[in-house]
Amino acid sequence: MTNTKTKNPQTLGEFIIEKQADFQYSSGELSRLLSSIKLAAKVVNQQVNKAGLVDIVGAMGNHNIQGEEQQKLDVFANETFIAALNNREVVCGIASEENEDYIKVHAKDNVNLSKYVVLIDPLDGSSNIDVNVNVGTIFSIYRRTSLEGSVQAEDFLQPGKNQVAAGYIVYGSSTMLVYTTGNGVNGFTLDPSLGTFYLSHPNIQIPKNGKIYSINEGNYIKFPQGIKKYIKYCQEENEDRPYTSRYIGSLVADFHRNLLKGGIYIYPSYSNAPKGKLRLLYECNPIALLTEQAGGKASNGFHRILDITPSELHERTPFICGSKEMVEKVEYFIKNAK
Ligand SMILES: O=P(O)(O)OC[C@H]1O[C@](O)(COP(=O)(O)O)[C@@H](O)[C@@H]1O
Ligand SMILES: [Mg+2]
Ligand SMILES: [Mg+2]
Repeated sequence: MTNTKTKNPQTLGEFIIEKQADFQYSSGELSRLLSSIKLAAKVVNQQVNKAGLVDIVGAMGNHNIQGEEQQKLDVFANETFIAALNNREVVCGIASEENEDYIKVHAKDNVNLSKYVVLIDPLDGSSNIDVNVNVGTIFSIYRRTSLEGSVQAEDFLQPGKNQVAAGYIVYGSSTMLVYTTGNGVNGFTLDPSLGTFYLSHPNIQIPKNGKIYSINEGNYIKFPQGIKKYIKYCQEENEDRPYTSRYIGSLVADFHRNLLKGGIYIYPSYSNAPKGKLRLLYECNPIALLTEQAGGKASNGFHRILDITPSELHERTPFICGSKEMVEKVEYFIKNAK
């Protein structure tokens, strides 16, 4: 491992334990939860890396609650993360893009005293699975609203600003886990030869402004006026424009690039999807927390994503996130659109 940036970068495991000290009354429960996510990420990574060789590509032949055709890797990733969290009894409830309702985690002695719930998008960028393009996993963690009785829907339907931790794994040319517990954003790269995540991107800060915009322009004619105006603004010959259009079609991969280089990701509402496509609880809230923790901004065009109080597990929202000045420009165009 002689070619790493620093001689002995910290491992993710060491970092999790070290950061535990930031929380005065910590019981180590959150650390064990994050370690379960780390374990499941490695298992999924192994399958993603050999996707063409194992029976993990293609559709399952059924549809999930979103009405989307479930891919085999969606199901494998979902089962892997749920098993890792279940087996260690580090959560009392799990909600997933692939499950209609939340799952109650029953402890062996039937008394699940865990105070955390997790929401996951087990495989993000499903349309890219079979074509060897970056995909990811997104997770969001909350403390229960009350420890009375067993887990309730309210424990999941909390505004994003209540998250105690959030992050994603991007399975790409290298596999990275990027997360926050509310004290900045840190990125860890997996050394596949050792199966260990090492701190490779400490304290990530997104540039205040950028030159990359990520939006599916194939829907252009269906976009609201403000969004159309912003796309034209990005394409104008002026000052530091035109910007560069980059759209991978995996939220995690598009966001990861923009986080490191500066840029904006937009999935707006459009004529046949008035609430947009992305899911508030396990896609937009965790990415919004990471964005703000890295110095960026995330909104639905009018409101801060993290202030939205959800009413349904799988509710969708228009989503704009990235470099602060770019998001403010889009909001300006949306609010002033005629
Ligand atoms: O193909 P479209 O409509 O541009 O949508 C792409 C977006 O949908 C998603 O694939 C939705 O996520 P899932 O793959 O988890 O369903 C995002 O990752 C991506 O940004
Ligand atoms: Mg997704
Ligand atoms: Mg998904």
